Amino acid sequence: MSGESSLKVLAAYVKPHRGILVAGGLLGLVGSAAGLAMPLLAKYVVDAFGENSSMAGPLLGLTIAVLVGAVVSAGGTYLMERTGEGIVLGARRRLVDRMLRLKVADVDRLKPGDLLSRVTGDTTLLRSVLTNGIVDSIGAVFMLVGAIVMMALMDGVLLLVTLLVVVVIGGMTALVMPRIQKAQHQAQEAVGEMGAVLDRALQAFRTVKASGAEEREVEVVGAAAEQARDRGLQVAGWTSLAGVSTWMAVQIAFLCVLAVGGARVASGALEVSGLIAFLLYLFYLVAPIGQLVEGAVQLQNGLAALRRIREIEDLPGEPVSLAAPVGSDPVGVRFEDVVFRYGEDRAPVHDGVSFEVPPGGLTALVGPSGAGKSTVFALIERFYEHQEGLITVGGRDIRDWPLGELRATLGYVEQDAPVLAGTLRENLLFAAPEATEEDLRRALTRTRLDDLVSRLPEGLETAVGHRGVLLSGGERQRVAIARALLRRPRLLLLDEATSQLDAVNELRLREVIAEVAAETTVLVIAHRLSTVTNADRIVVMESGGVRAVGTHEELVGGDDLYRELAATQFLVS
Ligand SMILES: Nc1ncnc2c1ncn2[C@@H]1O[C@H](COP(=O)(O)OP(=O)(O)OP(=O)(O)O)[C@@H](O)[C@H]1O
Repeated sequence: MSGESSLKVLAAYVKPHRGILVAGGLLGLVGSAAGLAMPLLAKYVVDAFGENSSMAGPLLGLTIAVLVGAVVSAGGTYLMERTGEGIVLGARRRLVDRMLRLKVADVDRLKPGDLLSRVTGDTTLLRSVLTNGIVDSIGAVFMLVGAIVMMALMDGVLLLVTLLVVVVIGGMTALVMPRIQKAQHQAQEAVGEMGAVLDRALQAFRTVKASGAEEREVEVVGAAAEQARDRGLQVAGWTSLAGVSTWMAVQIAFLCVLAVGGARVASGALEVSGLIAFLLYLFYLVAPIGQLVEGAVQLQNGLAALRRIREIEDLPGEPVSLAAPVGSDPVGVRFEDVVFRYGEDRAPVHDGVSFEVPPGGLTALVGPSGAGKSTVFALIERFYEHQEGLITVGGRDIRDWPLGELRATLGYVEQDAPVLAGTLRENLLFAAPEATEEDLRRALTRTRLDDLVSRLPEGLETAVGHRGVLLSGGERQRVAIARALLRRPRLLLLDEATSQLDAVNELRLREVIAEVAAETTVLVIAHRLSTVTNADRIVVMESGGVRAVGTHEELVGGDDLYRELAATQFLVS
């Protein structure tokens, strides 16, 4: 992102809040004006002291200026912080909205922990650009200009000396700014990487423990944390270099003004009270110059964060699925010479896949691991786009289906972790929030979950634990099927659980599949002999192609691979 375009993007975030921002800014300015008046009022106090006249008036003025300055500045700061929170909220909503609409292929590339850090950490950084970066800088500019005007009124020569020093040191500071932005971007990337490795360890928590890999994982996350610290130190180094320049500018200017001012007082060109007031104004420059430098640093940090936020927002999004399918008849699916590779440089996973599933009934996909069975589902759902050939659902090219309508037509049951945290009811209603109690009851009966529900302490309101760990493998899969059925799919894609099921669960799952296949089209990636023996047709896949199609009896007689699959570990008998 170029400097100009990132500032434009920043402006887009700020725009909805500009009313409050202006009000807060104005309060800040009034506060600054009250602050600016103080040295002048101090001069009156000193003059009144010298002239032996009453100090009551000037002292009262000074008190009022202090009080007004304090109250108004506090109000301004609150409004700014409030706006900052509003901007973070807006940025988070937009970012999360985009994340959940990203294409599967893009999410494969990105790491979940890193995505999380963009929503939490980077958006927070963005806020500091606004509160410290923009607003304080505007107040600081006002203070700076005001102080300079007042100093010009006091003594032009001394002002010239001051400005010379400030401009030279300010120019040097500006050179540091791009380095701060670069270091900050790297620091945020390191934080994202740390989130990603930690996420990896937490996702595979049981495996980490079972493998005795706790210490090694702690090392890996620790190394990422050290990376983040190192990058953070770089930012700190550049930032303190920028900060010290403020101090230097004022100290050097002070010495120069003292020398030149002293000479001017001696020559009678300037009064002592004038020199005192000038020096007070000079110290007034410390805060605004400091704020400007700080503001510039914050701006660099915020722009670095903005770059990371935009990296996600600039990725293409997808439309969301409709709540319910259009139509209710079962639909068939057809693959015709489909060629698909996961990346341009990858070997094809499907290399001319052709098969046809007519509407209704049960079709089983079988084949050795890596044959491309799950990829068939991913292509039908359009998680990825096939490169050659034709895929039709209900006789219509899937590229011609509006994506939301296509996905609403399909039910999809994943093999792994198909249950989400929350209650059983929340899980069932996940894909069809509008389903009635009657629909729910029917889905539970069809998936033979009704006795499970009656056994659970709180029935449908029972929490199922993170990823449904409180349910057995077979129950999880049936919950996932019930969830898919509540959407009334016209084609159910079911990736059968590979886990061993007890006899009761196995029987129930078989009954459920047979019953559903009587009403709609079911395409199942089969891992059980019982499923394939019941199937109307079986598609045997091998190394990215379809090797044979037929019923169990036909294939056992006619296909060596199938016979082997049916007899060995690929199908759980
Ligand atoms: N998201 C992905 N990115 C890159 N390659 C992938 C992706 N998903 C699968 N693959 C590769 O595609 C090939 C086919 O995978 P697929 O999951 O379709 O096979 P499968 O027949 O379903 O195997 P299994 O029965 O073991 O699940 C595998 O070699 C796998 O490494």
